Amino acid sequence: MAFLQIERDGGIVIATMNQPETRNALTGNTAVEEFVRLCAEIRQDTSVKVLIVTAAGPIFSSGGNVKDMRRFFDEALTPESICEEYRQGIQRIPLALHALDVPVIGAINGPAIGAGLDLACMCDIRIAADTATFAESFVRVGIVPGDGGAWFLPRAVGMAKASEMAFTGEAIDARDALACGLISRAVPADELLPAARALAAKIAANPGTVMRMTKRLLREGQHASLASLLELSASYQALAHKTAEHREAVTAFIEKRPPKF
Ligand SMILES: C/C=C/C(=O)SCCNC(=O)CCNC(=O)[C@H](O)C(C)(C)COP(=O)(O)OP(=O)(O)OC[C@H]1O[C@@H](n2cnc3c(N)ncnc32)[C@H](O)[C@@H]1OP(=O)(O)O
Repeated sequence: MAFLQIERDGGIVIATMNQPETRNALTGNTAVEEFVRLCAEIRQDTSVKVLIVTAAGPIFSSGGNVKDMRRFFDEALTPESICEEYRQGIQRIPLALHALDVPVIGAINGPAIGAGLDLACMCDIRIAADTATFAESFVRVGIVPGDGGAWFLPRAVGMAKASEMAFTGEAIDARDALACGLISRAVPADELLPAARALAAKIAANPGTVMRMTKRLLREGQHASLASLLELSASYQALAHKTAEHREAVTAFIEKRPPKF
C-alpha cells in the first residue's frame, strides 16, 4: 500500500501518511519517493493552491525507521555510502518541500518525533491536535538531525529553544509548542482536519499567482540581504500590479463589493 494517500479538493491537495505499523516512519519505505513525486506534480500544476500534510490515526510520524538502522553496523556500509544514502534518501524531502511555491499546512495529528518533527517544520504553517507532542529526539538514538532539522527547527522556534530540544531530545506538548511558536493553533483531535481544511480554503480563495510570489519572498527573506529582498519585492510587485486579480480587487474595493477571483 502507498505511504501517502492523496486527496484533491478543488485547489487543495491533502497528503495523508498512512503506515500505522511503523507509526509513519519516513525511511525504509517509499515515503521519500512519494513525497518527492507529489511535490514534482504540484510544481507542474498551477491549479493547486495549498498542500496539507497530515497522517491517519493517532501518530503524525515516528521519524526515521530505527529498526532499519541496524543495517548501518554492517561493515559493507562505509561512511561514504551512508552519506550518499542520506543525500539520495531522506534529504530529498526538505529540498522537495522547500522548492514548492504553494503554501504548505502541517496538520499535526499526534506525536511528531525526530524526522517527523522536522517534516512538520518544513511546512509553512503548523496547526496541531492538542494530543500532539514534538521531539527532536535524534540524540537519544545516537545520531544527528541528518534531514535538515538543524536548519528548519531554529527557524521555527528560535535557536535557544531548538538547542534545548536538540540537546535533550525531550518531547514538548502542544501547549509548549504553541507557547514557543512551533504551532500556531492547537485544537481537539477531531477538529484538526476540519480546521486545516478551513484554513486551506481561506488561503485558496486568494489569487494563486500572488500567493506563490508571496511565498517566494518569505522564503528568500530568510537569507537574503534587505537590499536584495527589496529589489526582488519590487520586481514581484511590478508583476502583481499587472495581474487581472489585482485589477479585480481594486475595482471591487472601489465598487464596495467582494472581489471575484
Ligand atoms: C533519519 C531520521 C532519524 C530519526 O528520525 S531519529 C528518531 C527516531 N524515532 C524515534 O526514536 C521514535 C520512536 N518511536 C516512538 O517514540 C513511539 O513509537 C511513538 C511515540 C512514535 C508512538 O508510540 P506508540 O503509539 O505507543 O507506539 P509503540 O508501541 O512505541 O510502537 C508501535 C510499533 O511501531 C514501531 N515503531 C515506532 N516507531 C518506530 C520507528 N521510528 N521506526 C521503526 N518502528 C517504529 C515499534 O517498534 C512498534 O513495533 P512492534 O509492534 O513491532 O513492537
